[in-house]
Amino acid sequence: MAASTFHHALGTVKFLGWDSSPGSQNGISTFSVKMVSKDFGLDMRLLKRGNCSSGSCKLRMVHALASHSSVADPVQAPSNQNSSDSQKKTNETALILIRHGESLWNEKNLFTGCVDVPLTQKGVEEAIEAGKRISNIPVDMIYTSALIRAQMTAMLAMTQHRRKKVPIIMHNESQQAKAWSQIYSGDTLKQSIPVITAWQLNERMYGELQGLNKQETADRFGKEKVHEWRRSYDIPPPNGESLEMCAERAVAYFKEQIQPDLLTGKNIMIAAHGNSLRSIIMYLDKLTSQEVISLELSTGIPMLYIFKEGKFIRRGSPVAPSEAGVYAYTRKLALYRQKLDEMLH
Ligand SMILES: O=C(O)[C@H](O)COP(=O)(O)O
Repeated sequence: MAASTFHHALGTVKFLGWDSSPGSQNGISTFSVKMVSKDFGLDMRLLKRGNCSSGSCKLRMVHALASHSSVADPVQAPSNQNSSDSQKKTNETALILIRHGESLWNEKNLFTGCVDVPLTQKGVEEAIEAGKRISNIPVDMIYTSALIRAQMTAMLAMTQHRRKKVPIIMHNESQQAKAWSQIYSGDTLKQSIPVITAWQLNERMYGELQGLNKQETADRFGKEKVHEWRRSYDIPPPNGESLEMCAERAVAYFKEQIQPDLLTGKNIMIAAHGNSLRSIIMYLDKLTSQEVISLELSTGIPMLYIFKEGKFIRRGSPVAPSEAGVYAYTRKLALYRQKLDEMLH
């Protein structure tokens, strides 16, 4: 069959030829096609039933392999709408923010900042519970800080996700690290979620308070002074970062690296810290430097935003995996959940 172009709900696809080993499962023949769509830009493998004649093929996507950095999720693929609908859908994505679970220094009530401390058992459980709450929400990319407590939280949360993709930390710190961590199977790649670690998402650097007990510091310097160091917008703790300084790197990173991914239709989870997330939420919710003072984030509680038409719509925290209201937030989330249900039952 010569190369030809079909119009499908997913966009225009170009037939490239039969798969090198055409299979037949229950009367379904497989062949490879190249997706030609500015919206998707993906190499795709499609299934077709029966004979194909150009223009009348009924195609069902079974999986897709992105030709760029990420992987499109087949359960997100819209199945029965026209291409303008599918473009609208691409413009609506989920953004999940999670503060890490309790760390060993949270437990001891010590200022932690950029000290790299792991989770407690309770923190591990909080991360698992957070994962249950977001287990039906699509995740295409994960961003974490460079600190182990945020990375543990992201990984533990993903053990609960119903889609069962494998989160894989990207090692782009050197050409060799990048080359040595390549994946050579398209099938394996499409069952993976890239995890990007970035120091810019680290907790604020707490300066000379790092390692000090919070209660003892309040007793020594006064409750008001310590509250000012911990919650004011522009007053830094001794030799540390103010929230404003933390925002300069965390919000800049969000705008430069994460927001473009949301714009290209990726659903994103960020696992980070009390203050790096407070600064990002200040940006998302357009809080003033006065309003951010009273913003407190608990450990291990995921927060969901919908990014639509350039705006961030705060949807709160999914209460439980069975919380029906969460999936009624948008038609796209409801469809995603329905497709997971179909796939897993
Ligand atoms: O770095 C820390 O000590 C905490 O994780 C955040 O502390 P805070 O609530 O004092 O800002």
